[in-house]
Amino acid sequence: MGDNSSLPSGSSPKPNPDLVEEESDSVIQKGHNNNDNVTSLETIVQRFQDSMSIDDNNKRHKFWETQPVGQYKDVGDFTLIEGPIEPPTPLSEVKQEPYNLPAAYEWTTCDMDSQETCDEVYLLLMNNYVEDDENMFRFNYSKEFLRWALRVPGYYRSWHIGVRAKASKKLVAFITAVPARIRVNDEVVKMAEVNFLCVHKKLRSKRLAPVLIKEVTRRVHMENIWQAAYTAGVVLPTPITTCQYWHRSLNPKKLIDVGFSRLGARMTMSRTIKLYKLPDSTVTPGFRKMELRDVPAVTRLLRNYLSQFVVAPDFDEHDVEHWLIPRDNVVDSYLVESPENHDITDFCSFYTLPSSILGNQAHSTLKAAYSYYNVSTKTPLPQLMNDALIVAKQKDFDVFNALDIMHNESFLKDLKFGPGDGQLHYYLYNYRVRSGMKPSELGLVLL
Ligand SMILES: CCCCCCCCCCCCCC(=O)SCCNC(=O)CCNC(=O)[C@H](O)C(C)(C)COP(=O)(O)OP(=O)(O)OC[C@H]1O[C@@H](n2cnc3c(N)ncnc32)[C@H](O)[C@@H]1OP(=O)(O)O
Repeated sequence: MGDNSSLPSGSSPKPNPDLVEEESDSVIQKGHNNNDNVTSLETIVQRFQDSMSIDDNNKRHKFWETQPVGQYKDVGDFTLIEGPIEPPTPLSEVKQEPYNLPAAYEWTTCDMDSQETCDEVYLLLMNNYVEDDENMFRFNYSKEFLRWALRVPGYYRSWHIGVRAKASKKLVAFITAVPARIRVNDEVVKMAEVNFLCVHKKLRSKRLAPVLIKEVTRRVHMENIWQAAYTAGVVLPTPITTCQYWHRSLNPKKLIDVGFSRLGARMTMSRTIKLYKLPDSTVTPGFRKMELRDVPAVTRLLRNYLSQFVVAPDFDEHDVEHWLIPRDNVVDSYLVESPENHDITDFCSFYTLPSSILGNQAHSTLKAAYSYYNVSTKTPLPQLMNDALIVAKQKDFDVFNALDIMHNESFLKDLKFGPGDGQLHYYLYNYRVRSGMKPSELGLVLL
């Protein structure tokens, strides 16, 4: 696998959490009333800002500086308390009318039950959503996937927001939120998960994105919810943690042909194909597809596993049924049922997110599987994930992607994943968490 494999997660200069953590520890050890320490604190903040490249090109965040999110100036301030940044406002004071759009555009609520609307959303995203830095690949979420991601238990239709051109009625922008309970340390917080922010390519850089974000915020507030979680490939104030994508080739020839990966030094194509070859069938006794009857056992397994992470979803049986029951071409879930006592001991899952291959004559789609939630109690995690790779290969995926979150680092290298150049920054809106969180302390996967 070449070392430059990329997928459209976007990438930007990365904050260096190790640096912050290391330096901030030394500040704590040195005590409070020493001028040198004040300087060190400034240095930490300065270095953090430098690593965010906000000073390099004098980049300010005109919109994000006005929002209740961790600001760069707060990094290293240990007096700030974990929890909401702003208190909720009384519901009667929440703005009742939508925000103003430029005169030629109007708001629309996208009914994902309607085939026609779902087609419009699909096409907007297919042509305008996230690309990698070299514009070689663009996410191509399927319609079934969009329906799954948006019609979650307790969803609000009003949170699936579009913008249309008044004259042509063409859909030109989109943003969504879905409700979720997310635990941060000991607090379970009602949040909105915000995703699929998209502005048509022809309308970029006109400050439409802040209007979409303010409108989704208003509609979330109307439901008495005051916090949100989201991810982005771009650096904004301020990531709770920054993760890296790793990629495991399943179809190395195609990945090399389309420029996703490169032939390694001193490697031939046939040696590369041999390197990534997998067994034809899974190896763990009792490894099988998850079924509806498994929901209670999987919920117990998952809740217990996720309790160790700083930030993780608070899944109940309804959530597990929605998010993890297998759906063709959307989500796959497998578990290990003990052949002796029929206990469910291990679980793994991945979701299907193809990317369009831009400008390649031979191939139009890259079929990618993304690691989702995995729990091992009896089967070693590398063995479990190797079985996940085997089923992904059987299902004709070209590549299996995973972030370095949860315990994923324990299998990435052994199973021949290579680091990509895509990074994913995780954010919380109106909720402060201590700085310096590591990706391995994160138990949340956003689609
Ligand atoms: C309580 C409830 C709260 C709910 C809300 C929680 C917050 C949710 C936040 C949203 C979570 C979304 C999660 C996802 O879906 S991440 C996926 C984002 N989508 C894409 O990357 C698709 C391709 N790109 C586009 O469609 C456009 O470039 C977008 C729409 C991204 C920006 O459009 P455009 O390029 O035409 O720019 P502008 O002139 O309108 O606006 C410029 C301002 O927008 C800020 N910007 C740029 N990209 C992002 C981004 N990905 N998250 C947040 N902010 C972003 C930017 O820093 C600047 O602000 P500031 O730097 O000056 O301050």
